[in-house]
Amino acid sequence: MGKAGSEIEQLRQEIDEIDKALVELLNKRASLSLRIGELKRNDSQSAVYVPDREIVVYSNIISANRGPLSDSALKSIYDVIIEESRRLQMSLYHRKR
Ligand SMILES: O=C(O)C(=O)C[C@]1(C(=O)O)C=C[C@@H](O)C=C1
Repeated sequence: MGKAGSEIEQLRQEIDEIDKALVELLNKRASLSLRIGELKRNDSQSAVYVPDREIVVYSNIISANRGPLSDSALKSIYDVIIEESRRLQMSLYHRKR
């Protein structure tokens, strides 16, 4: 393997490590969302979808963004993360108490 090839291999290993950490963090986030979902389920005043809070979440991620991902790229990623977060909370409502 040439010089570029071995550097690519090394960078791929770093990507594999980061992917593992991301999966762990995404599942941690999902677990916290599920806990919020349980608290909401026990409170008839609380809705799964809280648009004002989602605006704060998006604003936090844009403030934290130092690139090279664009704000709109991060927003697309978070659209999926939050959609799945809501889906997990909804799944609690389809479960027996
Ligand atoms: O903060 C909440 O109330 C949540 O349920 C968490 C969360 C999120 O994943 O960040 C999910 C759904 C809501 O619409 C807002 C935010």
